[in-house]
Amino acid sequence: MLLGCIGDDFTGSSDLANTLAKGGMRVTQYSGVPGGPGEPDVEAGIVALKSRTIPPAEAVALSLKALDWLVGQGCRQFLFKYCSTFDSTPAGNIGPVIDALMQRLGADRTIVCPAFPATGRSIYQGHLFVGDRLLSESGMEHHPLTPMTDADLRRWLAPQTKQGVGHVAATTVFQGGPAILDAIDGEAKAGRPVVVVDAIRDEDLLAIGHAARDLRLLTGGSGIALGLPDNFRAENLLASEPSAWTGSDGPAAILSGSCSTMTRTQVARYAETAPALEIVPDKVMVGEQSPDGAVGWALEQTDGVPLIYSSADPESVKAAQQRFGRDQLAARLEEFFAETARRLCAAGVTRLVVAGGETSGAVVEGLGLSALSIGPEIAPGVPAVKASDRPLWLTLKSGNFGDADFFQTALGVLKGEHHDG
Ligand SMILES: Nc1ncnc2c1ncn2[C@@H]1O[C@H](COP(=O)(O)OP(=O)(O)O)[C@@H](O)[C@H]1O
Ligand SMILES: O=C(O)[C@@H](O)C(=O)COP(=O)(O)O
Repeated sequence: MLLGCIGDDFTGSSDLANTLAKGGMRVTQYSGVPGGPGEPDVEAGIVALKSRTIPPAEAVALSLKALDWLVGQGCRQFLFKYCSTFDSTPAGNIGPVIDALMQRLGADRTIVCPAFPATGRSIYQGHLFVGDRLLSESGMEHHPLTPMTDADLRRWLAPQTKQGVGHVAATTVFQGGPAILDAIDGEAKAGRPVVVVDAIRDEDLLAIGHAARDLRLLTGGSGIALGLPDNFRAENLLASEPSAWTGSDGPAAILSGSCSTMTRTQVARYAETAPALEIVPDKVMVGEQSPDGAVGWALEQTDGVPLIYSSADPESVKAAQQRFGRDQLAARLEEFFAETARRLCAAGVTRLVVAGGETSGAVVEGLGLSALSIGPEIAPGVPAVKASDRPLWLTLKSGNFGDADFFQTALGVLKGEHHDG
């Protein structure tokens, strides 16, 4: 294993896996820290954690455990993947995990770069944009668990880390690799070793990735991995043939616990023509809606693949959180989807589309899938994946990824249908 990655959620990890696989690396996504060694032909190993919104000390402990495992696999470079919308709170978990990983690796500098231009996330003057809006006006300010109310990454990160936060501006990034490296060096020497690097276009990310060839630790969104396969290829370290992947036709279901703007559009579009069951927090909390009932409903549907969703608008989410408590409600809904997935698979479902990072983590952990192999891209940042140990094809869709028809497209790709971007 050459590149060791730690993802703070499961959709984000598959997003990173997608970038590295497209770059020609043999990638495996592990669910949590594996108990034994990885397969010998894996070039990039991604340990997916559900650590984005757990208490910071737990996120640090889990991330260090993942790091130790990756070090044990012989990785020479490490990447901490978080969301391209920098999902975190003033307490963490991005900053505390960066501090701990740097310390364990003896790294005296790292970069922070959540840019992902293909999905509209760019960084300019230290500020994160989603399309033409500042992050804090993009809808992410309403996120149920990590409301992002400030787009200045330096200001948002500062209370999360014990180290100084630096910045390399776009004007420097445009000058290319040596200028970027010099600027990072200058920031580190000035006591600001955690360096936010601007990136607006894929070519910026490629330049940053190539410049980061000798950085022990990188942190960012999947975009920061764009240039990394080339670095390994230049040293003749990659196998010439990426591993093969095939889809499969079989009973399918869609589960959505994501309340992000794009997921809600996808849910609304899909429900226009296919069977859809809304899961309502009030009913779940009093046991009026159960996984058993939802699966019973799903199995009765003969006119299209069933969608089971709790996706709701920000006002409903807020009201439900006030009634039941944010974390308690999230935990109950995540367990609802995990149990629903277990029952669906037990009933023969072999294709599962899951929307939402936390929701996907709950589902994949609930199903006990230990590793995923990476298939074709369905939408930017969203690959088809396959469970390594059973006949189950999935996709784990990040909240704001995909277009309005994503669910339909995903079902086709999991079946093995060809899809152009
Ligand atoms: N109707 C709802 N009301 C309140 N919380 C919800 C509702 N539906 C889902 N949730 C919770 O909101 C969180 C959504 O996060 P996630 O699955 O990561 O989606 P995204 O990828 O869009 O961020 C989950 O913890 C989920 O259980
Ligand atoms: O970087 C990204 O935007 C995604 O890979 C990601 O992490 C999204 O997380 P969710 O929106 O919570 O699914």
